[in-house]
Amino acid sequence: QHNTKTYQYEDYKETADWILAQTNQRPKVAIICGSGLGGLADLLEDKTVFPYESIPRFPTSTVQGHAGKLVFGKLQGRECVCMQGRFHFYEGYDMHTVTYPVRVFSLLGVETLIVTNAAGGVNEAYSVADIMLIKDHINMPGFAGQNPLCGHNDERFGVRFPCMSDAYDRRLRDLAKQTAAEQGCGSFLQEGVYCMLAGPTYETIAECRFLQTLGADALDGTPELMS
Ligand SMILES: O=P(O)(O)O[C@@H]1C[C@H](O)[C@@H](CO)O1
Ligand SMILES: Nc1nc2[nH]cnc2c(=O)[nH]1
Repeated sequence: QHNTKTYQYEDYKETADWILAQTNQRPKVAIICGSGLGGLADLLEDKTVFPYESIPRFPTSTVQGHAGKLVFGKLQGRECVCMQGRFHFYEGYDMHTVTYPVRVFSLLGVETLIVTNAAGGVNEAYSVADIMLIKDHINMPGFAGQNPLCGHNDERFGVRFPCMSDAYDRRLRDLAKQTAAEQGCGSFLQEGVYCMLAGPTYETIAECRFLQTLGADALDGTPELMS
């Protein structure tokens, strides 16, 4: 379990080049669909679908409800690529494998990454089914040395010690708030601090209190945000 794999630039490039040879679509936006959100990929038009097991070096989904397909297509006329199913640390994948697709996306030419997940709210002002825009995060496994950026750093993917004080693009968050208001979703849109945890248990009452004290508003296990 969690035998840390190391990947070279050439591994990501091989996967990206294979995808680029299979489709003419060149999306600038990638959307990672968390639990219950895979239906978004079904809404794309002019779809090209790749089951994960058909993509060289791509991990495969083992969690129920995560279809395991990479779907290219148009959403509202705009090209995008959706991951219909994501990978989780608790499945036994190491952090580099969970986040493998993110580096592939950057080599496909993706500039904007939208990450979604089904998280547990610990902010008592939130209600079930609220949507939370992430404005900042606490990476708990990162404090224990489980960070997807650990290991050899290839500068082609970014600097060794990236600044994280502006990790979540303010312009995109403003756009999301504006769009939510236009779509009538403003009343259940929150903005808060996301806390990354390893799972696969939910937290005890004492742990939830501890995390609330730290300033966490919602909990889940999505290291793609830190990659
Ligand atoms: O893929 P996400 O992070 O949305 O899925 C979360 C993690 C577990 O698979 C499940 C726990 O409720 O939801
Ligand atoms: N660790 C953790 N992961 C989750 N994924 C969805 N909800 C939760 C939660 O409450 N805690």
